[in-house]
Amino acid sequence: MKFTKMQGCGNDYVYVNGFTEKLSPQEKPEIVRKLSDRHFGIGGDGVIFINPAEEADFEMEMYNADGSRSEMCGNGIRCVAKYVYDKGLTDREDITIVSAGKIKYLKLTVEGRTATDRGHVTMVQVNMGQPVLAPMEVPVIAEATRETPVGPAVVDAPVTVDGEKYRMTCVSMGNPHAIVFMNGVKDLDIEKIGPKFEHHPCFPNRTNTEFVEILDRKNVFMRVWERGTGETLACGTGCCATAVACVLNGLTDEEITVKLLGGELHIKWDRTANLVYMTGPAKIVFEGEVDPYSV
Ligand SMILES: N[C@@H](CCC[C@H](N)C(=O)O)C(=O)O
Repeated sequence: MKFTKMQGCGNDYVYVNGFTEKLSPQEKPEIVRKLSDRHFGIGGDGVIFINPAEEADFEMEMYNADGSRSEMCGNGIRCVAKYVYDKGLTDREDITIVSAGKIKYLKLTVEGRTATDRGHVTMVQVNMGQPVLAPMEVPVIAEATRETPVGPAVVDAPVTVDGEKYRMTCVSMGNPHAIVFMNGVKDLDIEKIGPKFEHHPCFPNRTNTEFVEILDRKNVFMRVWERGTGETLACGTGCCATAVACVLNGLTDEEITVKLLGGELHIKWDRTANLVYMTGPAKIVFEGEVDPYSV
């Protein structure tokens, strides 16, 4: 099976062309776990299959490193855009990608174009759609604490995790996020607290958790514990959810730069249209071939 290792802000996945490489749905979770292993496999935060689609130009089928599915992946979708352009599956610079039934709209920045070279994608802007705040839809089992212009939401709500009191804001960008504002994020023992949030009983589908420090009205620093993977160097949907949470808590402007362990993402929550835009890089690390049945 041919694969391409790609990363967006250090959030790295193994990308497989589902037009040509066929695996059955039953065998995928086990193969994903093995390929994602950083010692015995290729190594990555998970595996993403790029498939044909009817309702959009392409489909993204996303798996975490533990073999679980996610509805959406912000860093992944930018890499899918680079993959399909750079490998000639599309000539367009405006494309649509569907993930778990939701269509996203992407604008590709192409550089290095010459008379004989169509260039390659360096940056991608994604219209990530509307943030979802209704507790049942995030989902989070908690009373809404705030009536926002887009409905009731869990904002700055108390939660006790592993015996400690935290305050969280819950946002879905298709996948669930709990955002916790705090100081000292750089030194946080995320390996200890991350799994406790992920498996807390108030999150019926588990959760991704963002630990966020406000730097100023336009910049925040964030570390993330991802559902199904653990700490990663960046999370695109997590940055979008964080931008929404920052505004709901009155902490930043609507347009921010999120500084991550693996880079920076630019996020804008257009509140008039209620749409979140994410802009960031996508890179190919290496290409390879693997026997998925012998890892
Ligand atoms: N890294 C991703 C999110 C991947 C999925 C997440 N772990 C989940 O289970 O929802 C991103 O860039 O958004």
